[in-house]
Amino acid sequence: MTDIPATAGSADLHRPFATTTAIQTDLDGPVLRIRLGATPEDNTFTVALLDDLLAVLHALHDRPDIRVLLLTGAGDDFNLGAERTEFQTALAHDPTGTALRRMNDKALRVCEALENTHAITIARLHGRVIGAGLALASYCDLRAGADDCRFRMPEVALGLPPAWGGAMGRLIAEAGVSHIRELMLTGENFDAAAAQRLGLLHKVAPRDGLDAAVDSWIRPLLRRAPEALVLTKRMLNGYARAARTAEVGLLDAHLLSAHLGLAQTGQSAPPPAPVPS
Ligand SMILES: C/C(=C\C(=O)SCCNC(=O)CCNC(=O)[C@H](O)C(C)(C)COP(=O)(O)OP(=O)(O)OC[C@H]1O[C@@H](n2cnc3c(N)ncnc32)[C@H](O)[C@@H]1OP(=O)(O)O)CC(=O)O
Repeated sequence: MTDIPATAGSADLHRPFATTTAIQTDLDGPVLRIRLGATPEDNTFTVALLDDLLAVLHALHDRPDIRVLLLTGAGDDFNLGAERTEFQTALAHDPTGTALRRMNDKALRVCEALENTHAITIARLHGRVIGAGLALASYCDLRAGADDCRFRMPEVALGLPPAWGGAMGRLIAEAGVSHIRELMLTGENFDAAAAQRLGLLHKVAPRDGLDAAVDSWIRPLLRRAPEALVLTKRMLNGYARAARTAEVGLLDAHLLSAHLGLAQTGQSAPPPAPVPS
């Protein structure tokens, strides 16, 4: 695993391009692999992971030679979602929900940076892909999954609307509002075959054939004119964004924290307050 060298003379770029405590980077010519989590046990989303991912994505602006960005997970699962202790502690110490809102804003910046990077982004999914993990993957241009993938959006069961990364709109753009409504409201598990039918996975392969499936995308992508790919990606994202709503901005932090508190005590949430006229 090789760290990406810093651009000559740019000290600021050194840190973002290095393997950190939260992510592992590996540059292979024009392909940058980012493994979420430094060890196989690190498979939840922490603020440190968001910070490191954002730094790498920003640094990519200055590296047009990096043409493909591959996101993978560590260990048995791609990602188990937001680190529960971290977001529950954020709420416990700040019952107004501001800290949670700040975390979600950061997640939104990461997702938008992923959406806007010139590199073609590929999510390589395996094992469990839960909550924030699915949200992040939805922002990738292409998604390949092992046939053992299991997906779930458990936010509502935790007392929260699924707001992470503003992904509700992105998921709807990818899979359609009817399917996403069912998956978000019920929080039910779904497998790789279902994800492929919904358009959340473009390709499904056995776990030991997943790298070959991803490589079969990378080879032709590297033969295409970069300008044509970037413009096409921008145009496609324009259509996806048109379907997006400003759900993150609509969230009421007070309501959100009250709901999480109720979820923790096992009570049901009260009806929302009437909208003031
Ligand atoms: C809230 C926002 C975004 C989100 O992402 S919400 C989604 C958060 N994720 C979850 O709620 C997943 C919770 N985990 C589970 O449901 C289960 O752990 C599992 C993934 C189905 C695995 O179940 P299993 O029975 O196989 O194993 P364990 O339950 O014993 O878990 C193993 C081990 O992993 C730890 N763990 C799992 N998920 C998390 C997590 N999200 N954060 C922290 N730790 C997690 C679990 O505690 C166990 O650890 P041990 O040390 O072994 O006890 C924001 C928004 O949308 O706005």
